[in-house]
Formats: sequence, structure tokens, C-alpha cells
Amino acid sequence: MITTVTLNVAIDKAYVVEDFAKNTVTRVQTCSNTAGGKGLNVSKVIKLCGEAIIATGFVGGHAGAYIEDLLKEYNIATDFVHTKSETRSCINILASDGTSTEFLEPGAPVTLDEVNQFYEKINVLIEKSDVITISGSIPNGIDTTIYADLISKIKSKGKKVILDTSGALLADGVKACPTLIKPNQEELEALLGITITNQTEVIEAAKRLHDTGIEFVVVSLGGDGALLVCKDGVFHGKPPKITPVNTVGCGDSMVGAFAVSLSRKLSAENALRYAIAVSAANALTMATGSFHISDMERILPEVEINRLF
Ligand SMILES: Nc1ncnc2c1ncn2[C@@H]1O[C@H](COP(=O)(O)OP(=O)(O)OP(=O)(O)O)[C@@H](O)[C@H]1O
Ligand SMILES: O=P(O)(O)OC[C@@]1(O)O[C@H](CO)[C@@H](O)[C@@H]1O
Repeated sequence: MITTVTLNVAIDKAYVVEDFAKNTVTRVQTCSNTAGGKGLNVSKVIKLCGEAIIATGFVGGHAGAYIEDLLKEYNIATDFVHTKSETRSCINILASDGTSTEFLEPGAPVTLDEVNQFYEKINVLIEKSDVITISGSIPNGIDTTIYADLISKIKSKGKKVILDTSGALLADGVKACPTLIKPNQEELEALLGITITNQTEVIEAAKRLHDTGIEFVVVSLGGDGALLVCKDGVFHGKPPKITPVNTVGCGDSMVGAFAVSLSRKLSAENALRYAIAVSAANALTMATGSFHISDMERILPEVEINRLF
């Protein structure tokens, strides 16, 4: 079983508009709501891939209850801590010129008692799981070392753990050597305090992290696919050219697919191919963290995997 950890869940609202500007009124053409926050996108993708999954983290208030209802539509099992504070919303404005503009609300603070309740739950879930994913930002009031702490707990039980976050949470988290990380180029640059201008530099940076003991370092590169550095070598995976509908959640889809691959013990090359196909298929749907199996199956044989070293 796979457990997903989402400490900062959100109602993801995708607004489709013709155009918009500051200091004007904009009428939204269509609005779709999905259960979001990075780890819930990961959860939906794992479920669609056909693996057993349980989602944990914090939900609160009416918005939290709505998220739990949305997850029921996916038949996703949950074991959340219910907080006194209300769950946030995140807005993605999709304009007709193809731009995507995101507004991410901060998560309302959680109490020390709620954090302790979460630790009680995760200790039980670690025992039941073979892979645990940890994704996204955290609500106010929690220390940025929480992910490193969780990773150490998970690894001490011999389980695999994927970390997908950014900023101080990523910087603190990598010190505990998760099994797999999936920064995009911007996150990688911020983590190492460098500027990357070409593929060689991406590989050098990923190798530096692999050398610290992180088994799989995946750097996602949007439409250019992803690079994977692991003990079997350095691989580049490239999706076929597609016309994206909404790329939000592509990174989460990739994380979900890698969690499934770790659980199924796929080879590095097959795991990368699968992750590229699932994440590219996500770009073809409006909903975040969702894909059609038919899109994934059509893309899978068209993914190019090249071993670079
Ligand atoms: N335009 C695209 N065409 C095909 N595949 C794409 C496209 N954009 C993203 N993908 C797929 O999704 C993967 C992850 O995308 P990306 O690098 O944008 O992640 P990210 O920055 O973490 O995304 P997000 O934070 O929006 O979830 C890519 O490695 C690729 O396989
Ligand atoms: O605040 P976080 O957790 O870092 O990011 C939240 C978020 O932008 O990430 C997902 C896309 O990756 C969206 O579903 C969600 O709104």
C-alpha cells in the first residue's frame, strides 16, 4: 500500500477566462473544483494507476468536508486529522492565450495537539505501507524540519519515501536522504544556490544530490521530459509533442507514477517511461492530478528513453 502525506490540502479552483487584468472585473466562463494540494493530486493519480492508497494530512471546516467528499468520488481511502481551522483554496486562472496564473492561499495554522494527532496516525500508516509520499507546502505553525523528521522515521522502518517540495522544506528534507526527490529545474537551482543553463549542468547538480545518498534524483523539465540519476545510470525521458490543456499537477502526476513504480519494483528505465507517460497524460485534462488511461497508454510507447551515462 502507498500512503500520501498532504499537510496543506486545498480546494483547487480552475477558472477559465478569456483574459484578465489587474483593477478590472472578470467574469469566469467555467470553474472546476478538485481536491488539491500536491499530495492529493498524487493520491488521485496513484488510485487511477490501480494501486491501493490512503491519504493523510490535515483537513478542516466546510472546505475540508468538501475535499473529503471530492475524494470519495475517486474511492480514495483517507485518514485525516480534522483541524479547527478551515482548509484553504488555490486558484489557477487559465486564459485563452494559453497562460496559467496561480494564486496559492497559505494554510491556516494547525495546533500542537493536531500535529501530535498526525504523528499518531502516520506511525500506524508507516507500518502498513511500502511507499510513502510527502508533498507540498505546510500550514503555518509547523517547523520546516517536519519532513526530515518523517523521512527518518519512515527509513528507520525500511520503507521507501518520496519527497516533493520546495524552499526550506526541501533543503531540510534532503538532509534525511529520501529514496526519491523530484525537483523541477527552478527548485533544483534554489536548493543548490546555482544557476543552470544547460543539460550538463542539470546532470551535474542531480549527481551532487545522488552522491549524498538519495537513491533516485529526478529533475522534471516540463515539455522536455525529465532526467533521472540513479545507481543504474543517467537517463533522459522525453514525451511526444502534445497540446497541453492544463499542466498544473504534472509534477504531482509524475510523483504518483514513481510511487507506483517503486511499489511495483519496476526498473529505472521503465519507471521513468511510465512517469513521463502518466504526467504528459495529466497535461491533457483540465482537472489537476487526473488522466485518462487511454491517453497514458497511447503516449507510453512514444516516450523516448535515452541512457546518457
Ligand atoms: N507540455 C508538456 N508536454 C508533455 N509533457 C509534459 C508537459 N508539461 C509537463 N509534462 C510532463 O510532466 C512532468 C512534470 O512537469 P513539470 O516539470 O512541469 O513539473 P512541475 O514543475 O513540478 O509541475 P507542477 O508544479 O505544475 O505540478 C514532465 O517531466 C513531463 O513528463
Ligand atoms: O502550496 P503547495 O502545496 O506547494 O502547492 C499547492 C498547489 O499549487 O500544488 C498543486 C500543483 O502542483 C495544486 O494542486 C495546488 O494548488
